[in-house]
Amino acid sequence: MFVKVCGLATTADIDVAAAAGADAIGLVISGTSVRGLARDQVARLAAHVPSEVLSVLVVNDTPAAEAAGIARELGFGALQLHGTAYGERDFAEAFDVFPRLWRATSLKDRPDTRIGAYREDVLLLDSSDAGSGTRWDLSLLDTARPEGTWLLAGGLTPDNVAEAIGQALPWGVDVSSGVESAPGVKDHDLIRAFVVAAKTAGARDAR
Ligand SMILES: O=C(O)c1ccccc1N[C@@H]1O[C@H](COP(=O)(O)O)[C@@H](O)[C@H]1O
Repeated sequence: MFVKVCGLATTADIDVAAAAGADAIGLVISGTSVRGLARDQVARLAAHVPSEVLSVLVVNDTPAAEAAGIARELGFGALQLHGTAYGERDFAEAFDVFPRLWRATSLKDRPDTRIGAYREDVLLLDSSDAGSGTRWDLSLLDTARPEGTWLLAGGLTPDNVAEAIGQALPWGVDVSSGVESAPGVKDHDLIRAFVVAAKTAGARDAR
């Protein structure tokens, strides 16, 4: 089970997520999120991510090509274009600059669920309110389950991630609010508990 912890704000957050066994961490640039970082903070934190952990730049209101330029310049492993504001043309423009793209969307918006439909490597299914801790109706997946490298997100916590994995059967999971003590403040014990719960459930369901 691939596990990403998103919205990290300090080098200590990164150290804890990496030591806990997270496969990826997300750094957010956003004018709408409490987790939005300034570009110099992003540069400093991205440089701190250990090589065995995938660094993902997460954006929801930065033009796609501009975000791709930042991801390339700062040496990110992937760029997560989050939300339906990013259309196929945005992905094409980003791809020309930085080809390792993740497409984050919501089933509520009836997206194309074929992985790679917009040339992305990874599809991420979230609620329609990114980073809000909102859960969504996973039974929607019964008729629209992607095949392959897709991540489940939206209101996951250490307490509910195992059940969510059992129902949704994703390739990976992504969490932001569910491992915080206050909006934008990561709780290190919750990060550790989340990674253990997700990895344990993933191993269970793989049997
Ligand atoms: O985490 C954020 O604040 C954020 C802001 C803008 C775009 C995406 C963001 N995070 C993504 O939101 C989901 C999960 O959120 P939550 O666990 O429900 O709070 C996840 O895909 C994050 O990558």
